[in-house]
Amino acid sequence: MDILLNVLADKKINEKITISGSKSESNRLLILQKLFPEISIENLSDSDDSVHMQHALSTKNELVDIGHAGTAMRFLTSYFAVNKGRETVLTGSERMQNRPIEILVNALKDLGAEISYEAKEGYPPIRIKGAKIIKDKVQINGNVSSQYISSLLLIASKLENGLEIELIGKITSIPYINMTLSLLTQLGIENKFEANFIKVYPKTATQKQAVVVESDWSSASYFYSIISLSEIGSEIQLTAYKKESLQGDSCLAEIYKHFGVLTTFGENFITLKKVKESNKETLEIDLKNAPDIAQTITVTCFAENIACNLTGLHTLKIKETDRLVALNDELTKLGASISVTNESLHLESSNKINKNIAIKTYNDHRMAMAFAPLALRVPIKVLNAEVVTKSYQKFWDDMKQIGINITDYQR
Ligand SMILES: O=C(O)C1=C[C@@H](OP(=O)(O)O)[C@@H](O)[C@H](O)C1
Ligand SMILES: C=C(OP(=O)(O)O)C(=O)O
Repeated sequence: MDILLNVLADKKINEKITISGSKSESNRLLILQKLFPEISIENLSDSDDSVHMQHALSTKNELVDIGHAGTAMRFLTSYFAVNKGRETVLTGSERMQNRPIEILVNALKDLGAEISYEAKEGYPPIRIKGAKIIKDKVQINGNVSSQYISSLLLIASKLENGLEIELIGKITSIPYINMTLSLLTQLGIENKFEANFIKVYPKTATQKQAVVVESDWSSASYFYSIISLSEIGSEIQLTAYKKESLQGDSCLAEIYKHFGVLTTFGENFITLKKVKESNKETLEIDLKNAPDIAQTITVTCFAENIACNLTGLHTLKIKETDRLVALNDELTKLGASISVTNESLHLESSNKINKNIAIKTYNDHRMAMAFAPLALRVPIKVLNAEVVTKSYQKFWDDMKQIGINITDYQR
């Protein structure tokens, strides 16, 4: 599905949108629910990634295909590794077969797991023979993906003696590790994270309880971008959010002050309001703690004619696509002066945006969603717009509600 987006008449936005549960919290809780059936989950994400996770956890088939879902791939690797007596071949989309898994597989093998590669060494598909793990100490590299660490933490309390993890090197995406630990704490699973050591204590059962998933902050980022590009006085209410979030992407509230967006926290919702013009100074941010909002912020800067220097982007190369290259290529088509390295992005300010450019999305939901707000400036085409369902089922309906006109486009 290719689409053309434009805005027919500028008007002040004043809308209320409900966003589905965080896919990160949901995919952790789905694994935890399998290990602790006493818990129930509310406001579960309806994302494709969470649907993949649910299917994977309920099927009895040997072959389990999780599509593009990084968290499902990584979290299920540990889950199946300790599922004694079960043999599983875990695979995913073509892109997933090029997203590295070796660091996690090596850590699990060090603990005694039986895992082998079905095709390319270091990448899915992997064959996992579920085994009983008795070791309780492991080292793992922390600078490639925090998902490997969360994966071990999720199963840790079910190991006989719990698990102590020593993180080697710089640690990336730390809020996601803290999210995992906070959810464990919520379930009564004791843990501590000190310096580069994490310890999770064993737990056989927890109390019957409902865990409520906060809505997805990465999904909220697109509304921050839209409000930034809107008339002063425009506002959007998003449900269901809270001030004390487990999601690192809630740093959006602070970052988007640069674009004149004020966030107010209500009872279970946030309101984003454009209160003043954007600050035209260069935006300098290290995003190692919030990599998923890099695309949104870059496009907001481009649309607002603001230069930016984004650093801490070393994980972007191994996400749904190489997001640094994708941003570079698509923004260049729109007329931007942009340069990227393997871990950073520099965008010059420029006051020209080319019209009617067809944005390629590279099977990456965030490419489609990050570029959509540009429609508030110029007509823009988005190719393979259906990719958004990886994390956000009703994204295009919500864009229509905001006032973006969407029509089919024939290539
Ligand atoms: O644990 C998680 O839920 C996630 C961790 C991050 O990945 P990395 O740790 O690989 O950066 C993030 O980009 C991803 O969307 C979700
Ligand atoms: C990187 C992402 O997801 P995953 O790694 O779980 O595929 C994302 O949603 O931006």
